[in-house]
Amino acid sequence: MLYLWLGCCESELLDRSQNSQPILLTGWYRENKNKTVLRETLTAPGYAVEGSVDVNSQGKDWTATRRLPHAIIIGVKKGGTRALLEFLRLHPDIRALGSEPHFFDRHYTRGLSWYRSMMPKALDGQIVMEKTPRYFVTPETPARIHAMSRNIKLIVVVRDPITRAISDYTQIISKTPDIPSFESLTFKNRSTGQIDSLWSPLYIGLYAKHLERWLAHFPLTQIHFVHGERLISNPAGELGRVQDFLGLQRIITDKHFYFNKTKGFPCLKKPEGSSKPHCLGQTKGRTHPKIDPEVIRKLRDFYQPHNLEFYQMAGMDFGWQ
Ligand SMILES: Nc1ncnc2c1ncn2[C@@H]1O[C@H](COP(=O)(O)OS(=O)(=O)O)[C@@H](OP(=O)(O)O)[C@H]1O
Repeated sequence: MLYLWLGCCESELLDRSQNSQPILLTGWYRENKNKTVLRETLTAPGYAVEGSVDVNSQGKDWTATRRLPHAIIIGVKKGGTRALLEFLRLHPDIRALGSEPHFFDRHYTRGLSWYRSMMPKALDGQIVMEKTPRYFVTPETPARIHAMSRNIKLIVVVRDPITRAISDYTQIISKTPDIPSFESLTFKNRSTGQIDSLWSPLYIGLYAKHLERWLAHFPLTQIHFVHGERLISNPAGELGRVQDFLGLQRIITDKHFYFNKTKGFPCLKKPEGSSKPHCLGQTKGRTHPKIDPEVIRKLRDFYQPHNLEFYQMAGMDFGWQ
């Protein structure tokens, strides 16, 4: 195996958002009779640097520029969007922004040049990506993204809306411990059993309602759904489908993952050159509070028609009903 560290690019560690050991991924190289192309990826959650050099033409290929994204993970909050993004960054043809730019929902008035300036530098042929899960539920976002690029590829990680809601609530109480219980916030009026569908943790799970807005601007072929539960049980399988959707070679495979029993989630294996394997941080995979089974049953009834509508629209049965 041939290793080459291209020191010129360390200054490109721009989108650092978490402090983790960089991982030098090896093996991204091609060889043929006339030419040797070497590719190295230095990556870790929150940042990445990569580049390629054509050895026989004295490194002419260093033309990384900032470009608007070709693909966006638009949702859903607590679906597994961070795991997906971090796993995708293993691919040498993907450059992803580590933080969430919230351009189309919060910072739109800053303009596309601001948005472009947020993106990591990418070489020709590399796919630039970002993730902002709130886009999926923000009404203005589909039209704004379409105005930027009608060909953009959109990815949505969806998860059983009930587990998603509990995950969302778990995040909320971790910041504001004094809020009422999940059970009481679920109902407008507990005695009548009327569900408060506008309570944000429940509202986000009305996937069909949100998807409808996206389908007014984009064909279904431009939207890829990642099965949130399978992203945990079979990350390589889900990543395989995402790589296909993005038109990339399937480079991220089983060999990149192991199941960490303590964390209870798949993590990245110890790559060569790195001192330890990598799992997502403590805010991912929190312990959920135990919810009254009767409330869960009411939520199942509530979501069932919405889920069925979503399966029809997405052309895929996620098996949550
Ligand atoms: N590999 C791996 N490691 C850790 N966590 C994983 C992984 N794959 C999916 N998940 C699930 O991701 C959930 C968090 O989703 P998001 O990253 O989309 O959250 S956020 O919207 O960005 O806050 C998170 O939700 P909680 O379990 O409620 O914390 C996880 O269930």
